[in-house]
Amino acid sequence: MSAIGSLPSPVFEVERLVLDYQTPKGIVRAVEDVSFRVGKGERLVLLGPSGCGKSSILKAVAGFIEPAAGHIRIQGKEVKGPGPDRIVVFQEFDQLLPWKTVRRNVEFPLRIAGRLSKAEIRERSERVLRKVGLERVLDSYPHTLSGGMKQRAAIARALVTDADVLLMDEPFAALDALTRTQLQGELLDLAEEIGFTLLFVTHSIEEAILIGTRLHLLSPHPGRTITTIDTSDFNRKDVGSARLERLSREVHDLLFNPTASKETDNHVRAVPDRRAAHI
Ligand SMILES: Nc1ncnc2c1ncn2[C@@H]1O[C@H](COP(=O)(O)OP(=O)(O)OP(=O)(O)O)[C@@H](O)[C@H]1O
Repeated sequence: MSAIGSLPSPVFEVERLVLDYQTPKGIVRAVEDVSFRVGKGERLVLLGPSGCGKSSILKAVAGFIEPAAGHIRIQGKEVKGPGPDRIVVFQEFDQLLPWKTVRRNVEFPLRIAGRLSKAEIRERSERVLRKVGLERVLDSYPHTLSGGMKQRAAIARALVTDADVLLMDEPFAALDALTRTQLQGELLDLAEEIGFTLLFVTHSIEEAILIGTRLHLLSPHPGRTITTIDTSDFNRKDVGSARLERLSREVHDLLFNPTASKETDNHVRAVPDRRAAHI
């Protein structure tokens, strides 16, 4: 199931990825033999125990870490470093500059790129801000926005550059449960409205099932691909349902108790075989 199959033209792919860190005590292998493909509009969630290398994979896709072996390709091109085709949306959306209005924050990456005229930058930013429903707060400052609005502004800032992939590393980890649920909902609304391609890292199984259209499960350190599970038919209405609880339990067993998961029913395994067989 870890072999790369026949998904038509993925937006990006990771193939047999190995990631190492140099430390004073020698090389630490963080990730070994991880492969997945992400199609346009898919939301792939990396899920695994603490220290299995989720953040490292995301950083490598962002271009901040060079693979020790294997490949990362965006639209078929090998990743050689950070690029405008990938945007990292950081925890708590603190990449918004507090001294700039929402409009100016969204215009900022285009101004830096310097390829468009002032008028084009203004027009394009307004269009994206309308798309994410922030047209009424164009001239407000980030600290006056709700958490959901901040998230929309941070995502608008990513979308305005036409990035192919949004990368989010535990964006809700530091939040209280209510805010977290609200922001998960906002992210899903936006994903449905706009259809961006997302690589998302979490160690919450329930969050992974809700946010992802697919889960990519990783073994404990050093992280290796265990399997991929299609979760595209789960949504917010499933919160608290028996089916979500059952899948959460099965995912938990695959991650932490693989022998037990082989002995229980084959529900989870049947899903990737039937619907996500391309990974
Ligand atoms: N800069 C670094 N130098 C050396 N080792 C590192 C470095 N960053 C991460 N590691 C090691 O690489 C492994 C993977 O770390 P990583 O942060 O990617 O895991 P993770 O799955 O995101 O963890 P968590 O869920 O706890 O955030 C860990 O063993 C970690 O100690």
